[in-house]
Amino acid sequence: MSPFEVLPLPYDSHSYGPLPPLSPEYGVSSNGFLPEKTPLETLPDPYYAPWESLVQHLAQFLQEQTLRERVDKLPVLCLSRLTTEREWRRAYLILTLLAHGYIWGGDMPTEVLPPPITVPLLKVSELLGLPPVATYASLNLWNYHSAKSDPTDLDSLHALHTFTGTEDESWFYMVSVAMEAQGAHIIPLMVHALEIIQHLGPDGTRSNYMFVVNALHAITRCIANIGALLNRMDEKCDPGVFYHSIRPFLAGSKNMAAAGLPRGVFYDQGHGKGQWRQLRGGSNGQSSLIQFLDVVLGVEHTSQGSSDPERPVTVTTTATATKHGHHTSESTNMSFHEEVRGCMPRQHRRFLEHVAGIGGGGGIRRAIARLMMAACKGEETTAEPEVVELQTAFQAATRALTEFRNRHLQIVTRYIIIPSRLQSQATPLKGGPVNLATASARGRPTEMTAGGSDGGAETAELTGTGGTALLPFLKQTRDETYKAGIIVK
Ligand code: HEM
Repeated sequence: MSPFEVLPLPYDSHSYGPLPPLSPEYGVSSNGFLPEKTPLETLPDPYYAPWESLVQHLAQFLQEQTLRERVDKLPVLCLSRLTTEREWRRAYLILTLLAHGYIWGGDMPTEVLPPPITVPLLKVSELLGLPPVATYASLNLWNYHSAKSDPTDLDSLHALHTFTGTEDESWFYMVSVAMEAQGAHIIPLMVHALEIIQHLGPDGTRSNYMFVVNALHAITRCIANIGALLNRMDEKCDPGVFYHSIRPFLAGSKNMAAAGLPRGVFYDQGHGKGQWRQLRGGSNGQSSLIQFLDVVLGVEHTSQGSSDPERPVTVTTTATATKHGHHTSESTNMSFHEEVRGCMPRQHRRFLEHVAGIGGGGGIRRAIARLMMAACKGEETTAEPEVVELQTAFQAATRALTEFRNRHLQIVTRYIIIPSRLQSQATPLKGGPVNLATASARGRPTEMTAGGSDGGAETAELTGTGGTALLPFLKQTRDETYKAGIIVK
């Protein structure tokens, strides 16, 4: 795929007629997982001016290293003057950005978040069903301006807020926004195709079979279009700027001991109340669109995203009353993909659960396997050519998604692995600032190397902003996608 190839529209909507609408309870708009209306650019009530004035100058205050003292002087504002969900989203965007700026905006991270952030952040996160940390929802879905009111047009998009004030950072977020918008039309089509295939059997009409085959062709082209957008990442986002300046701010508090947060972050709510928390940071891995593609096709992922399969995943720390008290933690065997659903807006999470349950689960893959089995037993000889067409179209879709993940792996190598190696060669092991970039370059050697079979050299274990051991995890995810395309009778 050439980097700037313009691909035809994924499908001709006129040839399908109107599709059944999705229930509004799932919050899927005509822009997919992006909101129907572009995100609010300021909170209308002047009561929230203290927040607005900080977030509008976030990059400047971070550069001057004055953000922490400014946040410490903020009043603890309440949420009662926010009247719509759109306003809650803006509040969540502001508070999560201020939280990450506060934690990572110095030579050393700070492990205590103060009440002016934690008190309203915990409340608004609960209202939206999101964790109190920067997520794909705050950084991407609710953080864009579209000059042409068309979020598929990457060149006309701009991030409302960034940590660095760079074009690189805005572009990094906007590539995902354009991808989400590009995927929007495939969502109702594929849900309908998944419903139709459940009822296909010997009596299935050719038109129903062809509906599903054509939907699979459409999702294949849609994935190619999304891949073409991913290919544009390095047009305006420089790998060095990403690695050294942007990525450190996206880090969460989970698996961040080496980056200076051995206990995670204490959310100080004042009056002796508070809690240590270890939460995944903002990551494109939290995209509901990419999970939708997996779920509807029936691609399953099992990796916990940890280099050590024996090590349980820490979801979040549970109650502790003081800043210095020990924390307890909950463990779970959830996969990375299951776990990050907790970082998606509640409605989108429910939507994915709904799609995953259609026909008893297993997506289009399981339905095709059932049809193939029946055809094999001679029960559905008349439908056999259609089943072969289905299988071929399905394989093309999983191959496109595998190709997308291959391309993503190359990007991760360029934007994280290579800069990390360069930094570890160039900088002394001690001294200097402590953050995700410096910690990644100073990590401990492991046989699950970040260089692995790609680079050959033993390097440090590298951790994603979401807290994953990168390459083994991403390779497993890609391989699971490829294997899903192979359905054996
Ligand atoms: C400079 C560009 C990018 C970098 C450096 C990057 C890095 C990473 C990293 C480190 C992970 C591991 C999980 C984690 O630690 O959170 C990851 C996972 C993931 N990323 Fe990216 N990413 C980039 C762009 C994108 C874009 C634009 C998308 C599209 C939404 C995307 C989608 C995903 C997905 C879906 C996963 C989960 C694994 C999977 O399902 O394949 N990434 N990425």
